[in-house]
Amino acid sequence: MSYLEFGAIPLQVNPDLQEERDQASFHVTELTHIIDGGAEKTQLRKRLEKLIYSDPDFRRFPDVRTFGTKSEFYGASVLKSIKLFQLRKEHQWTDEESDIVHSLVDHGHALGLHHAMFIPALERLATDEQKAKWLTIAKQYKILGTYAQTELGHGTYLQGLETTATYDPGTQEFILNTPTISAMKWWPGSLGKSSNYAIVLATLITRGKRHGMHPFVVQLRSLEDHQPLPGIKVGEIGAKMGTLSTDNGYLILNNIRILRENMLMKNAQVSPDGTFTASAPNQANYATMVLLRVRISEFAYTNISKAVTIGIRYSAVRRQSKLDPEEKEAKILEYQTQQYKLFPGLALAYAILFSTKLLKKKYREAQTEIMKGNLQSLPELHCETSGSKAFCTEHMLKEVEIIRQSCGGHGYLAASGIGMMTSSSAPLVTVEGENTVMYLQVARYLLKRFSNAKSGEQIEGCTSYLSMNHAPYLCPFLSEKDCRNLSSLCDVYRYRAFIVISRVVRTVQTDIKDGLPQHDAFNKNLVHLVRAARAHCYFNVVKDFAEAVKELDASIQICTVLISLCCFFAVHGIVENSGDFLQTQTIGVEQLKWLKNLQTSLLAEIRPNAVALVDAFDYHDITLTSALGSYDGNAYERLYQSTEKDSMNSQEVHSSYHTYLKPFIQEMNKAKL
Ligand SMILES: CCCCCCCC/C=C\CCCCCCCCCC(=O)SCCNC(=O)CCNC(=O)[C@H](O)C(C)(C)COP(=O)(O)OP(=O)(O)OC[C@H]1O[C@@H](n2cnc3c(N)ncnc32)[C@H](O)[C@@H]1OP(=O)(O)O
Ligand SMILES: Cc1cc2nc3c(=O)[nH]c(=O)nc-3n(C[C@H](O)[C@H](O)[C@H](O)COP(=O)(O)OP(=O)(O)OC[C@H]3O[C@@H](n4cnc5c(N)ncnc54)[C@H](O)[C@@H]3O)c2cc1C
Repeated sequence: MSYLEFGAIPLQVNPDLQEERDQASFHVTELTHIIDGGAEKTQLRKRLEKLIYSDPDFRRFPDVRTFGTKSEFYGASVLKSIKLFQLRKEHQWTDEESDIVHSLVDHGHALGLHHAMFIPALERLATDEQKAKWLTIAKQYKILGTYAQTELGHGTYLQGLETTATYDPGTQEFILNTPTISAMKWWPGSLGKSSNYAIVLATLITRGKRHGMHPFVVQLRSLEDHQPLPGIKVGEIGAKMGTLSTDNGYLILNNIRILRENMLMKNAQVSPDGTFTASAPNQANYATMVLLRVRISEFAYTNISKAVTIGIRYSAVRRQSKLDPEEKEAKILEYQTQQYKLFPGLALAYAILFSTKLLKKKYREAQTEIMKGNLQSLPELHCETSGSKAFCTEHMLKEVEIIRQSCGGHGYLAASGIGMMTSSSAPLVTVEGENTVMYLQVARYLLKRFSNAKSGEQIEGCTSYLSMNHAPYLCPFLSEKDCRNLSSLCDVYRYRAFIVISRVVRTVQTDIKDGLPQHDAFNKNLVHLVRAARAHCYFNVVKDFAEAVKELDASIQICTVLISLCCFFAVHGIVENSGDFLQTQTIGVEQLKWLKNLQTSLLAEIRPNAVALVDAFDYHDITLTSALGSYDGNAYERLYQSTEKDSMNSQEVHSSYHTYLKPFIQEMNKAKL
């Protein structure tokens, strides 16, 4: 074959990958059904996949992302939004169907915030009357909106927001203003160029008194020509590390008058004469963020499962160096160190999958009560969603980067798909509550629950272990074999969390007793508080994974492989954080030795099913958009083929040659003569 023909992609699956599939101990489809939530859900996903990918534009979007300019990509991203909205309307998709489609076609699209936050905010923060007005037209796409909360000066500290909404009883209007440079809205997605409406979060002032952050519906752009309305300055904030599909924007409001009815009044009301009444605590206005924290946890699953699919498939077809000098070069997946790079990400994907399935169920139940006005479950929900968002995104980002490195040089190419995943995953640790801040919210709840438990209250929910009557702790691992027991592993995590939490509580209390003001005592211990929150979250994820596996209604083969994976997830977490486990004496040095041995034995145990475990995620090649991780494993042909799509290769000689290089070469050659 001449080198010019190398680009042709073989019709058959790479034999190295086929070999992996042939040795799987379980039926991949059975596991795919479990992941999707049942065979009928898999069928639904496949049906939607077929519909979406029958459209040439949806097949083309990934290439524009990889090879286009920022402006081309934004244009394609607007088209993607429009197509998704049209399809949603035409097929009357439910939220579930729409979520499936989003997970297929790469989350980013120009108007993503319309369904991600604008509509959820209306659903959660508007009165029934307001919903009849705003939600109806938002769902019909007559208005296209976003969620404008963060300002240049404040993202985390919502009480510090400076945008004002001052009530004028004379006209029964609110006047919205951006009083300082730090008050300008900065970051909201879909704000720069796409949306014509926004829910603007502003400090409410009525009768000369400030009442904290409240939501207001504000029209930003004309529905006729999309020009910003008078008094509104809006634009794109500039180039970012990734997430190029979204036009993150800035917004300056100059004496913008809106009707009194444009304040979303489910949780607090301003009457025509300017009287303020609150029917719920101010934090009820944070409801949209709580939802997004659940969705971002799910998105962490999407990212890590895609990344590890690429990493493991590629490692099964890439051969480098010899293990046995007498044999041919080994698949890089054979190297124990490569497994050590990939399998933590694989186990994490399944851990997040099962844990977020449970979180979503709890969220739905709590949200139903909250919508009825029963806010009892809100603090627990806030703790669980904040903790999940922080844990899932922190670990996902770490593992995605390790997996990228596991792909060697080719992992750095855009066509690998994985480099982009690192940059698009990066903001998830910051958005919707920066992770440290989220862990500190968890810690705050743990401290409260700990003192409730101390005063004899029976604690329910995710912190129920704080009120356990703790008998003297005995490490359940008496031999290496014991370290495989999922209940024992959960016990070790539970005690670690309990001890770390009780120690930090004691330290904070002692510091306060010694005369430090509470805020100083807190700040002196913030690092330990985050550590306590992390220990709590780790325990919960391990427990969720172990319980899901225990309750699985599946074949023995699937149960066996998932038990190994869950065991690996838990053991790996102990080894990685062994300092903490040793210091809390939840394990001893001998146990750590066993756990380290078990960790490497489990690598070998998981190895034969590694490809099948990622095949079960069942990503369509277009969804994956990776030359390295496609289903057929023909990585080199796909990489070479991808060079054709690069505009640099559209001409043999680039125009810069004529402008710069040619005169330089001529000059240099003249000088030589
Ligand atoms: C591109 C489009 C893609 C769309 C695709 C479809 C969807 C796919 C899904 C995911 C894809 C992801 C793609 C990326 C999308 C990016 C979107 C990003 C959007 C944003 O970032 S919006 C802005 C988010 N901003 C924040 O999260 C701000 C963080 N800050 C806070 O939440 C709070 O200020 C705080 C929690 C830090 C502090 O609260 P505060 O009231 O000020 O002060 P405290 O004294 O700490 O708390 C008082 C009291 O309230 C309790 N509490 C706090 N928060 C809550 C809550 N949310 N619910 C209930 N209770 C709460 C707190 O615990 C205290 O209680 P206590 O007094 O102790 O009893
Ligand atoms: C890609 C992207 C999309 C976004 N989309 C939107 C959107 O659609 N709408 C919107 O309103 N916003 C959006 N945001 C903004 C986002 O919500 C904020 O950036 C985020 O909430 C973090 O706030 P911050 O930027 O003010 O960080 P900061 O709070 O300034 O954080 C900086 C550092 O300070 C630390 N810190 C801050 N406060 C504390 C504390 N109390 N205790 C201890 N440490 C602290 C943090 O841990 C962090 O290390 C987006 C941001 C990005 C990057």
